[in-house]
Amino acid sequence: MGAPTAVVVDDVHKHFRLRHTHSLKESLVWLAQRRRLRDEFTALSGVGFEVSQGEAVALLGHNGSGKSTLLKLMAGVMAPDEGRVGVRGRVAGLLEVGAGLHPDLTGRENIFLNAAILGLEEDEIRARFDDIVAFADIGPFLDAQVRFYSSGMFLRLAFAVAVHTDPDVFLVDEILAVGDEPFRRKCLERIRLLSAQGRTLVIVSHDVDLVAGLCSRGIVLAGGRLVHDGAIDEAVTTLRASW
Ligand SMILES: Nc1ncnc2c1ncn2[C@@H]1O[C@H](COP(=O)(O)OP(=O)(O)OP(=O)(O)O)[C@@H](O)[C@H]1O
Repeated sequence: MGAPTAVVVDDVHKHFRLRHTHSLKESLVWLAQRRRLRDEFTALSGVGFEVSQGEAVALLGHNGSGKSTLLKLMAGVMAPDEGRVGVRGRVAGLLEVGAGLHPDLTGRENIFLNAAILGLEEDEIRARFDDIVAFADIGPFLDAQVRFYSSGMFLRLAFAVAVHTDPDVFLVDEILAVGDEPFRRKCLERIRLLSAQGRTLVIVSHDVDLVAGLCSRGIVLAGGRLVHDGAIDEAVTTLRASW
């Protein structure tokens, strides 16, 4: 028998409304000109696949192909308009730099808030606090409000919390790009460790060489549709053929 299923994406559709006007006055002008106030845009159309526990999967595709939207559906921060997304176990990850961190709170306070949101009890957070701080390595900024952080510091804190929450499914969007080289190496080592421990990974990145080193499977999206799902090398070949 194969590994149990960790993620199910079943015939998912996601549409967005694109508003063309941002004030009543502007809307009246557009209406007088008989122009449409908004258009509907399809970001994902009929996407379906399953990810087994312990698999490391890359979501690949050109800008705007729907990768981040799909990751947000898996994280549960957005719901599909049609179809179903199911994830088994604790989900953590980094969807956008700074997401989940409150700007008015200090780094220390955000560790407690963010780890609680990701499902840890207070005593679990206290037990892991020193490890989180050591991993983030942001020095005196731990007690500064997060609004004064550089984007790399945001990443350090958010990544440190996420990897210390024992995620069953770890989702990573492009954001490692803002970390400096030593921190990026540390993150990649930690992602590899999570994978070796049998955690499920879903990674969005334009850095094809990086994902090819981390993932065994690649799913290619184009215009919101799944166009390839297979071994990472084949997925990369498919993606490069479309450049
Ligand atoms: N909240 C939103 N409202 C309107 N349109 C959106 C919203 N979120 C995403 N979109 C649109 O949906 C499409 C898919 O976006 P998404 O961010 O998923 O693409 P992506 O493949 O991650 O792109 P990139 O590689 O540029 O990060 C894009 O055209 C984007 O403009």
